[in-house]
Amino acid sequence: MTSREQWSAVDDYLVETAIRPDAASDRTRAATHEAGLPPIEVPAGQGKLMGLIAELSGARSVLEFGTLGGYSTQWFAAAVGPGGTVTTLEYEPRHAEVARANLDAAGLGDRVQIRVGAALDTVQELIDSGAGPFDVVFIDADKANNANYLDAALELSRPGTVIIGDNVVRDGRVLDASGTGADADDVAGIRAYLQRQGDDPRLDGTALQTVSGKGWDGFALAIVREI
Ligand SMILES: C[S@@+](CC[C@H](N)C(=O)[O-])C[C@H]1O[C@@H](n2cnc3c(N)ncnc32)[C@H](O)[C@@H]1O
Repeated sequence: MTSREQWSAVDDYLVETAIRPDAASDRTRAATHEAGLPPIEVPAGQGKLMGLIAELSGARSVLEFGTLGGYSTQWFAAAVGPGGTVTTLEYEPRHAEVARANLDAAGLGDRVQIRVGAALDTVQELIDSGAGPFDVVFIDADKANNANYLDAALELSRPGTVIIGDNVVRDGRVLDASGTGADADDVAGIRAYLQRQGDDPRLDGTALQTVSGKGWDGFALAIVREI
């Protein structure tokens, strides 16, 4: 078996034994694929982990950049509980439509606000309207803008806010500072994000490599220490 096949098989085993995603989140993943959206949602283990992080931190409000079909959104919506809220930012109207249907079908739609448009604009609208502070922020949209999204997230944070950034390893391409690869803008955005997380004294975080059926990747996680 190649590494990716092994990672995928181990992922399946972990899902069946220890992770046990609820049937509603499996339905959302399947419905997202059936609707023809790209299969780029977080793996089940990471979705569950982020839900647990939200629950452990007592989160009642989550801000998400990048909705797709609402798979990660749904983990957060379940974690914040009744009365909690998830605000999720999505550029593609079709993705927002699929996510809305999935979240409504899961019985969680009333907790979720989907704001359609370029996230740089919609997050600025949130800032201007005095929204926040959010308890958890998940950054998973266009990676080229990741450092800008981190800046915006900080404007919508309080001490104790948890900020998670996805896809920070990209099969190791995060090491490529040349700016010449096929996804050079995304890699540059990720590198700027990681540098900002490490440099900003308001943030205290980590970054972890992961393997899964989706390959070799990773995520960054930070807590806001001060604002
Ligand atoms: C990796 S997917 C999100 C996956 C989702 N968080 C999950 O795990 O289920 C990235 C999403 O960001 C959206 N996106 C891309 N550029 C964007 C932008 N400038 N503003 C808002 N959303 C954007 C894409 O349309 C896509 O739906």
